[in-house]
Amino acid sequence: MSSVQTPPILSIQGVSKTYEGGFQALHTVDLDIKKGEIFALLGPNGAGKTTLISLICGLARLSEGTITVDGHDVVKDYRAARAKIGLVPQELTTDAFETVHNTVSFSRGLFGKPKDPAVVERVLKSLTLWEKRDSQLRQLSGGMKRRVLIAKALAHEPDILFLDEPTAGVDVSLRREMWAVVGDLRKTGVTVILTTHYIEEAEMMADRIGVIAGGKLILVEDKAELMQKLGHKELTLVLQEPLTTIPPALSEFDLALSEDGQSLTYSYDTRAERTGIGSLMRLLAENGVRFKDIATKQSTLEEIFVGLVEETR
Ligand SMILES: Nc1ncnc2c1ncn2[C@@H]1O[C@H](COP(=O)(O)OP(=O)(O)OP(=O)(O)O)[C@@H](O)[C@H]1O
Repeated sequence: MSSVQTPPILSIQGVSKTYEGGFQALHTVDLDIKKGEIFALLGPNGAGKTTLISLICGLARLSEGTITVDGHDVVKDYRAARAKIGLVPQELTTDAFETVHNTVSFSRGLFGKPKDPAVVERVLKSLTLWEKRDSQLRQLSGGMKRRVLIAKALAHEPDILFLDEPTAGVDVSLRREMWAVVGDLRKTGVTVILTTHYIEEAEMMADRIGVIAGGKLILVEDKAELMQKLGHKELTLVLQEPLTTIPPALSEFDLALSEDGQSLTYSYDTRAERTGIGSLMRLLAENGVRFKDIATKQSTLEEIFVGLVEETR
């Protein structure tokens, strides 16, 4: 079978970064990003996320390796590469008295793009800012200000949008609003790369997740596969009668009895061909262990992530 491979929209090959003074913030990072995907770069403080984005956007100098954006080298062909990128910072630094519409139009001009009211209108509408186009930035709510940041970054029609910690310092409802905004961006076909400390955020938004720690990209995986591959599942049985010990006949199973003896938890691997659930049920019945309720739980990315970061220490 042959499959047609579309070239990656972003290609990072053997990239290292050593800051002046000798600190190595990135160690030989390789990563290809497909057009249209939403990729989360997940890592703790100081992992190297901002450094990597700065290199891609040409804001810091590469020590080693190459980066291309839609085939344009970010060093040799900086302007063409940069024009393909929209960067969403965390804070709005524009004039608070400027209107939404002018702010977004002006951003388009910064990239040498001709005025195009239709594009500005489309961007503002896609972010539900059209009604607010004549409002001054200072009159907007926090959520709207964040959406203006995204609109500014989209004004020159980039192929890739970088969101640097899109929900840093915002409350829960605003965080959910941002997740929805990114979900809508997916429909426009723009490739989104976001950085986050929050596993929940990566889990909610991304198609693929890269885990970065200590300047190394330690894992890149489809979200679903990551959950599947590394995820353990737990089956909890709430017993009709409490047990004092686990019956010896069940010793071959990875079982844990709760302190009060009221529930049994069985941990199993979702990848295994046989999970053992069938024989566990049979043996429970044979040994007179009856239960009144049953629940299963998959490890969250949080648990997976903590495990991974600890492994690299
Ligand atoms: N200009 C610089 N000179 C020297 N070291 C730097 C410089 N900028 C960043 N670093 C160091 O490089 C490492 C990675 O920093 P970076 O900002 O890329 O991490 P991060 O993953 O974005 O963290 P955070 O989530 O806290 O923003 C840190 O140890 C940081 O102190």
